[in-house]
Amino acid sequence: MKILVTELFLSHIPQGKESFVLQKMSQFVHEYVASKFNMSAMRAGVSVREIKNNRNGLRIFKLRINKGDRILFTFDTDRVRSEYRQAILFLDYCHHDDQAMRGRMIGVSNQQVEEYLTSEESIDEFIDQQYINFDYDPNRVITRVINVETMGQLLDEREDKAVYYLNDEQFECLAPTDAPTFIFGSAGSGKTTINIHKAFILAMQPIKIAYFTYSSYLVEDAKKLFQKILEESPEYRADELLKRVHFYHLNDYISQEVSIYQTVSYEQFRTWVIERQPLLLKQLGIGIYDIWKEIRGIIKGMIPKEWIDYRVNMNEWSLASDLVEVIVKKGLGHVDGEDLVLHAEKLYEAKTRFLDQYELKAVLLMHQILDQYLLNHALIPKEIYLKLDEQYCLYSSSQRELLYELTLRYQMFLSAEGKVDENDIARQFLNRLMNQNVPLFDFVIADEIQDLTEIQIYCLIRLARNRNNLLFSGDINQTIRPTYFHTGRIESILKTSNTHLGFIKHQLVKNYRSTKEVVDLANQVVNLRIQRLGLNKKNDYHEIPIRGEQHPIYYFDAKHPLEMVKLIETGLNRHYVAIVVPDEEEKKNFERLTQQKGAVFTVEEIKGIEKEYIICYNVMTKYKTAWETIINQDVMYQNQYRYYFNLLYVALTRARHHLCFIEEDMPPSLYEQFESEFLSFDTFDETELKLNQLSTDNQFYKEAQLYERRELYEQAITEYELSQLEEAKTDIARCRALMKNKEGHHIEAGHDLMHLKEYEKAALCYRQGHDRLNYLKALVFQELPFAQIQQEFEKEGSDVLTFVYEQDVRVTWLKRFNKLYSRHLLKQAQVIDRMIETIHELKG
Ligand SMILES: Nc1ncnc2c1ncn2[C@@H]1O[C@H](COP(=O)(O)OP(=O)(O)OP(=O)(O)O)[C@@H](O)[C@H]1O
Repeated sequence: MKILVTELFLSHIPQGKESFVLQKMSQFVHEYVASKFNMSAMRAGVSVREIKNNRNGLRIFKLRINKGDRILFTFDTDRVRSEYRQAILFLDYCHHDDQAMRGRMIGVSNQQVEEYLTSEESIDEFIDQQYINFDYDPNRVITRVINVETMGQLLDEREDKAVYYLNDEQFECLAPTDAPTFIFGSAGSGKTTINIHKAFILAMQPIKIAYFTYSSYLVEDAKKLFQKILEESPEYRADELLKRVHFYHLNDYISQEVSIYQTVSYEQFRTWVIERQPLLLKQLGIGIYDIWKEIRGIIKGMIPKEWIDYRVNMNEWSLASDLVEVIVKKGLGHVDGEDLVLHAEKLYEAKTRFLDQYELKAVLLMHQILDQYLLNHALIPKEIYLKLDEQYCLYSSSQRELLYELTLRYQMFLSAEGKVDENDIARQFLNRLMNQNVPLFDFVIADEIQDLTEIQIYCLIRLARNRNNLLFSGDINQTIRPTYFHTGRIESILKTSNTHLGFIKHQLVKNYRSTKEVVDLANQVVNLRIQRLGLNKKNDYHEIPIRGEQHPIYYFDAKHPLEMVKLIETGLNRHYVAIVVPDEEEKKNFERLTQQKGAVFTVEEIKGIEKEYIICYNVMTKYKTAWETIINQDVMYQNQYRYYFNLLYVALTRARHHLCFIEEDMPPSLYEQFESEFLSFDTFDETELKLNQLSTDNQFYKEAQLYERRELYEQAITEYELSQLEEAKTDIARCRALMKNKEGHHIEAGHDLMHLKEYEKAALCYRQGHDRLNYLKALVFQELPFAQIQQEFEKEGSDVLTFVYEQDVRVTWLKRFNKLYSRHLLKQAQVIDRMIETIHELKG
């Protein structure tokens, strides 16, 4: 049976009474189930009374806990969706000592209240009065969903890992559709949550679902929430449902499919440009990150479908003459010598209506031509790039010439070194897809779509067996990665690859993560963006806060540098705090200035993570010049400036409860914009700044594990260190090794992990380092069955037995491989024996 519990209820349980209350709730629920959901048939020991005359027509019941305490609940209410009708909904907890409750007795002195509340009857009367106007609206009140078995975990669970009742807007996103669905939503509006609920609903059917994210740590989070939903739904077979959903980090998945495990990162590109192209870099006068963004997002990542020539040689493509004839007759194309040239615009237009068989063939032909084109062109053609509209490319024609030249050189560098980047592997993957070498999915869900390039999105679309079975979610205001995300273009790519038009779009604006103050500040950022850059109708909207708590936003303008150090030191010693800096460079500055290490994140690293308390360090100061330009000059419609807004937006929306800014050189004109939202401090006071709650060793340890799962090894190591637990030593060593791997020292990392007996992780490192012998060793040490090892080698295009045969006999551990192999042979022999026996039996 499902149980609903409001946050109000949880927040009103008096400290220290939690487990007692939980026990009472649990007893009551069990009684309710035992009485077959019939309140009046419950045992006499359970004392329940109804509060009469609620003005909103809500039936509220009081469960007596002791003389002064009551649990307020309702059931069978139409406030919730029908699937929860049988559920008990715990609305509030009230106890007669509650100051807030007494405070509501306006005009009555404390003594009078005390006298009034002497008898239990008057307490009841008092409660009845208090709840006369009470109402419950699941769209405004945060409500958890649990069940009888998981009730015990209710209070020790992290809020962000709980299962919640979805509001109506969120729930609408789950409706079955016969068109692709987009969910756009502000930070904390529940996009990820909805996606996982969708995966859960889909998994009830025997189909294969893919769930993609761009950040590897979000894969883990998504899996966990999925498992949590399963746990809260014991009526389904968890193992069955789990098998149907495949969670992937997009690039890992593509790497695996094309068997290329190393792609060029931004850092490598940066080194190449600085060392090998200093002159071009100087001539360009554009930041390296912006160059990377242009190459990744546009020159290599864009699908120039509107501008290419849809021309095919009719003989080579073996086009039927009747098809050509109809295409020409309908004005969907013309013949030019041996070529048929399709009129793309006309075909898109045709898609809006019902297509006859010829039109459908023409549309599919157009898709095929586009696919071929994409495979054969690693870059968009120069003439197209030079002519791109300003909404896609902001650079002057001379800069475009240089950017294109730089991209050509970059391509040469890649092929000379045998390297590839993300867009290249996406193209290779597309090739496999076209050759039908990739198993398709019945449904494809993708989160963080704003971080993908068009070619990556195109791959995702193609992965769905039926292209209507797609759910994409993202937030353009969180675009801080080098991509060129354009909502309209994604919609149009979708139209391109689907045979008919139409998709469903949802826009979510309720913020479930942060306090009202944080949401107000986020809205203030939006206001400033609209004021300076002009209104972007699709992407500029205001958010609505849902969380009840209220905390001011602190602005710490230290009177003396020592005060700042005290704040930072304290922050670093609290597991619930994360310090956010704009980028790697500022992180180094921070560490140098403060001589401190700890949970310090760049905005890029903290993206997708939420914390109780965020301290932003120089997030605005770092881009002082850009902000001054934004505020003081005419930058109307200059969309490149959105990046600075996005960066600030991502940083501040990570905070659940507390947010504090430390800005060493904030442009005064920018400060003025946000001043009204800030509560300023110049000296450090632990209590005033709500940093007085100390952290335990276990809390640090748990946080460290969380960071490690998200591959934030540096931060994980410091939290493990802070935990001071003995077992953390091994964890630290593992994180160090994994860090080496991330830096490109794959083999060294593999050796370290083998030493730590972390064979699975070691195998991944060796594979990335192309060290096949050690890769095999790590697989063997995992004691994987021979068949699986063989499969792994086949994926890399080699045969494991031949490989072993070629090895030096002195490699002693190969004996372990032989053992696995003989085990495999033995099993096969047994199967053959059994077959022979059966044949004999059949023969009689
Ligand atoms: N209906 C809901 N009731 C209560 N909490 C919710 C609800 N929906 C989402 N949340 C919580 O709000 C937080 C943000 O949700 P989620 O991560 O799904 O949002 P998001 O839109 O993907 O955020 P971002 O884009 O910033 O990563 C999470 O802690 C989640 O548990």
